[in-house]
Amino acid sequence: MILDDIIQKTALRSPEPAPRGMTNNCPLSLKEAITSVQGRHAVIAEIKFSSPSRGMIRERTNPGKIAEEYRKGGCVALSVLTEPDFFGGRAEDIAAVKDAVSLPVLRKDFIIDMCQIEETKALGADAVLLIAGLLEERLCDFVSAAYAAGLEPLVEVHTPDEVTMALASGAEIIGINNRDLRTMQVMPETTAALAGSIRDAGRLVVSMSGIGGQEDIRRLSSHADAFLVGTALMSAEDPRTVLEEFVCA
Ligand SMILES: O=P(O)(O)OC[C@@H](O)[C@@H](O)c1c[nH]c2ccccc12
Repeated sequence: MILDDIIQKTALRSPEPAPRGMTNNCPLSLKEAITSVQGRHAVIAEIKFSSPSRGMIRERTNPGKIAEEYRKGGCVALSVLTEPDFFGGRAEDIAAVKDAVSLPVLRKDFIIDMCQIEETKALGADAVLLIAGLLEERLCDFVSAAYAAGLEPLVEVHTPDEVTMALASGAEIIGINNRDLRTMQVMPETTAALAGSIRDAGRLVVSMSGIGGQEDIRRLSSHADAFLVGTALMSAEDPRTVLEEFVCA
């Protein structure tokens, strides 16, 4: 199974050294960036050059340049894949993006070891993805460690049990992954099915994966506070224009 391969490779990787002289230029937290949006949709735009389900999505270019296009397209934050083997990412892409724009940056990777929390902070990210289905009973400790390190955790869920774990962890932002990471199958109805209990608990819902067009945003907008979009933007000839369409859907 591909997820097992990813985890195995991740476990073997040594921690990335922090780039020198990082300063955090971001005035808003991820939570503030999502909640302060008015009259448009909050979109977290993702930089991802390839994926296990799609293969190569876009030829590698300067992530800072893409970030700048995304900012002009009106996203509230960026998500940066740093996993190298399956998603074509690099740890230093975070610094390149932070240098280019003053928006919150989420590090998207497979966090399975506590040392990756400090590493994420040192790389300059503002927020970190924690996947409930991977961390299971360790999720609470990772959420606490992220907050203690000055990072906002975005906890990814795909099932009702994972929602229960995410709520118990105290995470304020919960991402509903429409894609089952074990089968790679996308089911957009996952967001509608899981969002209610998360919102009832006063947490923010981010709908992620498989969002391909304005219709998806409109259909899910009553269930989600924000949308995380990768492939539809990275595969577009002009990512900024497509992002503008999503933001204004
Ligand atoms: O490219 P998409 O279908 O718009 O999906 C983006 C994002 O949700 C996806 O990249 C993702 C969601 N959870 C992850 C965990 C690890 C790596 C990647 C992901």
